[in-house]
Amino acid sequence: MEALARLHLTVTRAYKVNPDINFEIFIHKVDGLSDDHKIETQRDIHQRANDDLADAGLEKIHLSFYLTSIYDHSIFEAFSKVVQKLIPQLPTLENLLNIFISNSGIEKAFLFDVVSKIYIATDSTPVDMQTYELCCDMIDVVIDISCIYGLKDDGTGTPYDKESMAIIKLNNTTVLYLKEVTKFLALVCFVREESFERKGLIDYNFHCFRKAIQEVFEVRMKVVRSRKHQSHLQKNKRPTPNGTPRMPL
Ligand SMILES: Nc1nc2c(ncn2[C@@H]2O[C@H](COP(=O)(O)OP(=O)(O)OP(=O)(O)O)[C@@H](O)[C@H]2O)c(=O)[nH]1
Repeated sequence: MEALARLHLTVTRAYKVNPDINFEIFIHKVDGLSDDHKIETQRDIHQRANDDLADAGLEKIHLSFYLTSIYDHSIFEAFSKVVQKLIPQLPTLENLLNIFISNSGIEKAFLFDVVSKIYIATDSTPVDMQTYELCCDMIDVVIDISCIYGLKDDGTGTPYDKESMAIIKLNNTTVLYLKEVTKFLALVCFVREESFERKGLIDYNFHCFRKAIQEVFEVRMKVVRSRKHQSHLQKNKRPTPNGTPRMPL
């Protein structure tokens, strides 16, 4: 009850400051609850929080809820979904992943931020927690092995670079395939063993996919740079407090 009251206070105050704000609410430490109980709890909290907002005449505020715990990967998954809402290029990334997997015979693919293990995009097939956890474990294994055996004797070098890739064959005829996409991103795919026999095709399609992803982010960087340049010019055009121009006009 106290938590709900605090939530209401936080939401209403934040909304007053910025009506465009997104509210993402984590119902944390749910590991102690059974699966049925988790859903029931979420529904109950959602209902009460919405009722409180409706009573205050703020029914237009949308609250998103996530069930999280530090004892599994739910917290990472929840953060992934939140971060994805902040990525304007998400539909493009999803589209590229859909094209890539359907042309390569891949079951599922995730685009991961390697350091945080947040996935910034995946194809449109449903995500199941176990698949996501396996991908996180694979990234951990690759980075750990690389840190132990991949750095130079004097400790220089990076554990994740252009050459980073890994193949792990599971005992259920599935292959996990990890490849570097950019300095920060990795693609992790689930492939059936028989589809992995056409690795050449997968690699060629991956090459095209990586190029497309890099182009997407290059466009973004160009926009950011030109905005910065413009605001810099405008700032310099503004006169100083004593009225003299900052730059020769
Ligand atoms: N069962 C469970 N315990 C958790 C979880 N996350 C944190 N804890 C435990 O909760 C305790 C408090 O964690 P803190 O990191 O101090 O969090 P806090 O916000 O300062 O404290 P709280 O208000 O109690 O959450 C620690 O003993 C954590 O191990 C979780 O997902 N499940």
